[in-house]
Order: sequence, then C-alpha cells, then structure tokens
Amino acid sequence: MIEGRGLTKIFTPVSGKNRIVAVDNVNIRIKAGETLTLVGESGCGKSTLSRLLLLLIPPTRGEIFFEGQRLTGLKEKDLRPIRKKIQIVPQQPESSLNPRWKIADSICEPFRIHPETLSGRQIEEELKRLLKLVGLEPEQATRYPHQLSGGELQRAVIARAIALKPALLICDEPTSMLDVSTQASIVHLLKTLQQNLGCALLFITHDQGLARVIGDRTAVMFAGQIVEEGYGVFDRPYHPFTRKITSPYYSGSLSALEPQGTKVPGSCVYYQFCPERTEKCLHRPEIREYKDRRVCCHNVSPS
Ligand SMILES: Nc1ncnc2c1ncn2[C@@H]1O[C@H](COP(=O)(O)OP(=O)(O)OP(=O)(O)O)[C@@H](O)[C@H]1O
Repeated sequence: MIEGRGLTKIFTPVSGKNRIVAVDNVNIRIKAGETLTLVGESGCGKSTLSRLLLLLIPPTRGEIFFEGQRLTGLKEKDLRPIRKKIQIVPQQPESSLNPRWKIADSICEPFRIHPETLSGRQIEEELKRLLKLVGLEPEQATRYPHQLSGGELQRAVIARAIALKPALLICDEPTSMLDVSTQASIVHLLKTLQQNLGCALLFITHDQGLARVIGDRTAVMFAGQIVEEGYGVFDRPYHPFTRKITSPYYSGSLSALEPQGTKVPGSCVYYQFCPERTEKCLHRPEIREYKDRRVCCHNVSPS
C-alpha cells in the first residue's frame, strides 16, 4: 500500500557544516491493514521517517509510492487526495489541537479542509459516531483542550485522525506522555479501531515493552537505518544491535552502548559499537533477506 524506496533525509544547517543524515537509504513497505512497529532509540530517525511518509518533508533521495502511484515529484494539488488517506496521531495531543477551539471543532476540522467529503447535518452525525468510536462523551466535545485529561485529548486527536477513514494511521509515540493505565487503554483503542476500519498502522515507539505488546511486524532502526525487520524480532534477534537492546542487561538507553573503537567512514552504522564486527564490516552492508527477516549485517547469525 505504501512503500519507501531508498529514502534518505539529510538536514543541512545554514552554516553548511555538520550535515545530519537523519534517514539513510531506508526501504520500508506497509501493506493494507497490517501493523508495522518501528522501534529505535531517541534520535535514530523514526519521526523523520514518519514525516517523509506523511509527505510533510521531501526526501533528499528516494521515492515514495502509495497504492502503486509514485508520489515523489507530484504537485500539491495531486497530493491532496492522498494526504487524506495518511493521517497521524502525534506524541503530544495538546500541541496538535487549537487551544481556542472546542474539541468538536478540532475533530471536524478535516471535513472543513476537505469540504467535498461531508456537509452540514452529515458532519453532526459523523461527529457523534466518531465520539462513540473513541469513547468520548458528547459533552466532552463541547469543552476546550485545557478542560480534558491527556488520555481524553489523545482520544480526540484519534477521532480527528480517523475522520476521513485513512488507509494508513501513523502513530508517533502516541502514548509516551500518558500514565501506564491510560497508555494501555489508548493502545487497545488503536488496535480496535484498526480492526474496525481496516486501516494499516505504523506504530512508532522507543519503548520495547510497548512494541512487544503491539506485536506484528517490527522494524528496528539505528542511526537512520532499518537494521532488522520481520516477525518475532524481539524473541529471535538476528542483528547485533537488536540482540543488545533485547538483552536483560540493556539499560534502555543509547548511552549503554559501549564503543568498541572509533567511527570509520563508510563502515556499517553499528561498526563502532559492534562486538561482533569483522573486516567485512568496514564496508556498509546492504539489508538482505534472511529466512523470515530482512537484516542489515554481514555476519547474520540467528540466535
Ligand atoms: N528539522 C531538522 N533539522 C535538523 N536536524 C533535524 C531536524 N529534524 C530532525 N533532525 C535530526 O535528525 C535526527 C533524527 O531525528 P528524529 O526526530 O527523526 O529522531 P527520533 O528517532 O524520532 O527521536 P525521538 O524518539 O527523540 O523523537 C536527530 O539527530 C535530529 O536532531
């Protein structure tokens, strides 16, 4: 349904020095109705990859296809109908809702942006349906964002995101600002909605525990690259980085990675930290199929 080929995003500061390769030659594919969990530590490029797929920023290199249509290079007017089909549930619901608007107005915003979808009376009916779907009371929709809890706000944002019946819902750390019990109810809601609507879900998180709960296919990102992708990634990690982060001794932060030497330009992105590196790793590996996986490592060794 959506596919990124060779996606690369390089941010260049005004000074022109110290360019940041936020996403580095990523191939990603999400099929209709499936869930892909994208997991990786802070700063590895997860949000940048999601912004590329949402067509919010152009790739430096690479192409995006949606339902077989090549999107890169399309004019804005041609992208408009596609934008409706790819929606986001962001990390901080309050910053994506207008504080001066009632919740109902925010939820119905997509119908104003795309007036060809619904009008007048239909919008009122649809609002009632959306509120019910996400578990909000009609009375809560008459309030302003500061009058709702974090979990309620996230439900409102989800209602807005599904209003136009998207084919792909990108959830960028949607529960990281919520307490544990609210997290669980929002994850449950997203999975239920996905089943009911039949949309695909790209669930981005740095929380491995959450990624395990979401299940399905998982992609592990490190330094702008997808280093491993497939089913059962956490139970049977193939890549040394996945093995490191799934080890019971991993503290859950990149600072726990111990450099084994200095960075070598052109080497594998994990070379500096990899205890299993060999001479071959001085040359960057391509991601390749291995049994039920795609792994970016010269020394793939299933555990
Ligand atoms: N607009 C930008 N200009 C310059 N650098 C950027 C920009 N956006 C992101 N970056 C850099 O790109 C890298 C990847 O950032 P990104 O936000 O995609 O990571 P992330 O994995 O989503 O992190 P987090 O989990 O903390 O949100 C980081 O080094 C970040 O500082």
